[in-house]
Amino acid sequence: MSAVLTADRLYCERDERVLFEALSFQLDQGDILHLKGPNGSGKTTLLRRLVGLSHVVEGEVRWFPEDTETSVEPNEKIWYIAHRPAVTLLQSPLENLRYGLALHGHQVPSEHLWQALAQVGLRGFEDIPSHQLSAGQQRRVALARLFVSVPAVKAWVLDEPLTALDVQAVDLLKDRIRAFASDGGCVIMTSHHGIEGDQVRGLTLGVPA
Ligand SMILES: Nc1ncnc2c1ncn2[C@@H]1O[C@H](COP(=O)(O)OP(=O)(O)OP(=O)(O)O)[C@@H](O)[C@H]1O
Repeated sequence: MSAVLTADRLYCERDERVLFEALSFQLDQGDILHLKGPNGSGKTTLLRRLVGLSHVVEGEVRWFPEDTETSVEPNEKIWYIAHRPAVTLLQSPLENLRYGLALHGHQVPSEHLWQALAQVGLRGFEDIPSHQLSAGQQRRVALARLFVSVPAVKAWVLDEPLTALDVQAVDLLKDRIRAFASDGGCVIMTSHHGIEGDQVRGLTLGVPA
């Protein structure tokens, strides 16, 4: 299994408090990294650094270090779903899913989008404005992307993906995450829930070395 991500000597300090230091790890295809730690320990900050959205973390991050193919940008291979998912409330779930994928350069047949929305329990809600959905349903809109198969995507970075979901949806998403990893994908996720599986590695922030 080839390397997906190497993180080397990451360091972050906020408000004169060191969140993490000398943090190094490598993730390969098939790995699930479960990032844990108390509120405020730096999990979101670390994820944002991994996807290039935070500049408060020192150290080196390299995606797909062994990749020789240059025609695909790393960002096209990585999906990041933030803690507050970007759902456009005036758009329907179907429109959110279609445009979200298009923003990443992926054109997907409508049939696959309908299937993904049905898988996350949004059958019958595909065409209504998303502001009419509950908080958990809005999270499902954002997470539906994970149920569309896009072979170019090799890594998921998920900030609290299980929040606000009911028990059934939590189990469904955990199964989907494990299946993606089993197919050679790599997942980095934060969660205050556990996730079980042979592929799962834990990393806890906020604990003195
Ligand atoms: N924009 C910011 N400016 C200053 N400090 C910030 C900023 N964003 C986050 N922090 C601080 O960085 C620390 C880590 O925040 P972060 O959101 O990464 O924690 P977290 O582990 O994801 O927490 P939670 O489990 O509550 O989501 C917190 O102490 C927070 O106050």
